Amino acid sequence: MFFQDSNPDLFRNLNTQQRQAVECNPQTSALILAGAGSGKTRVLTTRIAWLLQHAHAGVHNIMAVTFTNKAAKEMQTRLSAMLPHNLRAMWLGTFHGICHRLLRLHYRDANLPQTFQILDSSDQTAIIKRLLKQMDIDEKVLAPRVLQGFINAQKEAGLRSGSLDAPDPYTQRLIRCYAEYEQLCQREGVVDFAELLLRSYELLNANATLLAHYHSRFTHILVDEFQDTNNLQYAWLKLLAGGGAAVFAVGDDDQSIYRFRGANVGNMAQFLRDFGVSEPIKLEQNYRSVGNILTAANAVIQNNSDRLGKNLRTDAPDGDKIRVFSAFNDLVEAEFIVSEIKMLQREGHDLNQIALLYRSNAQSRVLEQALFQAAVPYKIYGGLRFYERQEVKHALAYLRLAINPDDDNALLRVINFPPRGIGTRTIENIQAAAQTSGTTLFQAACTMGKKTAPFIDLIEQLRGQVGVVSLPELVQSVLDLSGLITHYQNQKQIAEQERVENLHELLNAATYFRVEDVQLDTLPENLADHAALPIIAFLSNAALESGENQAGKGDSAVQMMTVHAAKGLEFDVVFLSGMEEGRFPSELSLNEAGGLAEERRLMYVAITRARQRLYVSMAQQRMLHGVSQFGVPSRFVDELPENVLQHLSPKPKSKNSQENSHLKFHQHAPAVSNQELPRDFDGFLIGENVRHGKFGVGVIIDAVDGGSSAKLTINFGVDGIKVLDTAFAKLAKL
Ligand SMILES: Nc1ncnc2c1ncn2[C@@H]1O[C@H](COP(=O)(O)OP(=O)(O)OP(=O)(O)O)[C@@H](O)[C@H]1O
Ligand SMILES: [Mg+2]
Repeated sequence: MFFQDSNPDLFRNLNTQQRQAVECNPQTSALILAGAGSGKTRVLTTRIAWLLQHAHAGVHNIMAVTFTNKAAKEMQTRLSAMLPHNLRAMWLGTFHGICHRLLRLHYRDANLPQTFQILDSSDQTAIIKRLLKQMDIDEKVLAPRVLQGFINAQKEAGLRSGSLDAPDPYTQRLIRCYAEYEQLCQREGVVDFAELLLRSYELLNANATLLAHYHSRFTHILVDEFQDTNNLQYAWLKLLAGGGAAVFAVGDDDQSIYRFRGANVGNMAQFLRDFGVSEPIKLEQNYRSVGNILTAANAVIQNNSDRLGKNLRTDAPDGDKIRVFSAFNDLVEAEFIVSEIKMLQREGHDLNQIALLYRSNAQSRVLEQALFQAAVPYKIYGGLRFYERQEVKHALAYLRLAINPDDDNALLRVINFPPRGIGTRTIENIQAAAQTSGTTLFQAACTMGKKTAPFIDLIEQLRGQVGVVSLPELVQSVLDLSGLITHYQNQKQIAEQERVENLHELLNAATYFRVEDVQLDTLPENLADHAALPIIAFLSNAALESGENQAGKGDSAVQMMTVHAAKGLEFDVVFLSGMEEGRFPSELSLNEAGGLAEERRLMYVAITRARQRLYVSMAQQRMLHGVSQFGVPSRFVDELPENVLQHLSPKPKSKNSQENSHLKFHQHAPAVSNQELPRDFDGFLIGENVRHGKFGVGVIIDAVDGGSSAKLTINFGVDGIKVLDTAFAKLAKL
């Protein structure tokens, strides 16, 4: 075959450093260590194309691990555009997706039933609650969340209950619960997320023939976002690459944001040792963001110590300044964001290129509401995903029972939902009977007589349809026969009507679903003629799906997600909302060693998602858990260099300012024009920052005039809220 020495098309958009990275020795491993937007993902993708084009590897020799399904799909699209190859034989997906695939292929060796199901984290919580009840342990004594965290942490450390030991009774009990949990999952044929990894690690580790097969198959393994691999993922990678595969890892230590879930940046240094890499390759030019945004990102991350040290520069112009807006409360903040989005829309921006980021999912609701009222389409990634909604999960539970009635979790979810007169007492009887006879709940329920008979009949009826009718027909049967739709229809509240719509949407999803489309986590040939294949594929997809295939796919919509979920992505315009101390950085992080540094990396990730324009906004007052709370601006906002900022709200008066006017609106302030202009109280403004000798910096949240002085209510953060009289208290404006 004839290949040009270097394909000009492939390299047209790469700089010299990037080209060197793509073309580095195909036989050996490499680590690309570089900052945000420097083209790591692009280099990784081009490396795959280069390997294929130069016949260093065939399609089936390549495994590429990405951080999200969305990223995997994007990579596949790009590769398809670059190459004439059929890419189906390439394994491209997330760690979880790839492990899932391995377990499906080798379910017998992995000691799993062919129809094993994946537990998402709320399924796991449900199982754990059930387990605690069975073991007669009060949730107040051992919180399900604690046990869940313990189990997942053990699995991520590669530890089974049998290998654990502890001197103290508390840990001993955790270990006992873990052991019970393992048995329960095994009995019911369900697998949690951490188990996907651990089980496939053990599968390969215990099976020399299988491992040899994959060693000879995967000669090239490429890993994106390497800084966020945890110890188990790293061990898995090492095992799989142990036959001499060349591993091409790309990452950025400044973007390591999953330490709380066990990610270990130390894996980068370990990688250099384990894979015989002498020197990481660096990329130093940022192609994503305009100068001001990059300056801001660099300034923020510089406040962290213990960095591996990278330079990042850009040839791009300075571009827009970063727009900072401090709103009176969360509603005003949301209104501001929406009015800016509408303006951007009028200017011709594509909504898909506008991202709305927040530190935690709970912050999305107010924003959603404002967008909804303004009829601006939006899409949420992660968090409130479609398949996590209660009614959808109910329907899926029926589907799960249709292919496997022994799925106890699914059974408990719907045995009395919609209500059919099977009370707690009966359910407890079923559980007791199951425990005594060592059977599953369904088997026990079959012996319970009249009470449970209609439910058993229903499940049998659905089972009878598996393999006989199509997937959408089966979903339709579930909706009709279970009574779910009727149940929700009979409730007159709006929320319930939305549930009916969601159930209809599930039917749409089933209708559009094609097994062939589950490319990433595809179900291998050995399941091909299994009658339940489409259903298993559909359920697996629902569990692994991170919301990317939600309704409205393809429509242009504002992209809403947490900063964590935005990793690796980029948008023309980014709104970073809720920038208050205690929110971002989060309150919890402040009490943990290294917590603040991790939050700062998260801030770095957030800033570097923006290509052209970045908004940073905060609310002085916010509704949380039904009560209004006051906040001070995040320290990360203070870390942004003043010369790249444009304040859209009244900037707090500087100490030296002699001006009488307290309001300094900068030129561009379309959204604040209809805000009520605040008045002053003895020279102080509500919302202004002040410093007090004893309590430090606070924000004025309320004030009353007292003639010659004023009483100010000031939120000093950790020091609490104080009421101070300006006649006595020494307050300095910032
Ligand atoms: N040599 C180049 N010329 C022009 N554009 C480039 C070049 N290299 C990368 N880009 C573009 O710059 C942007 C950032 O690239 P990419 O997403 O690969 O960076 P990254 O290092 O993976 O970022 P992150 O750390 O956020 O994951 C993309 O839009 C990419 O297409
Ligand atoms: Mg990337």
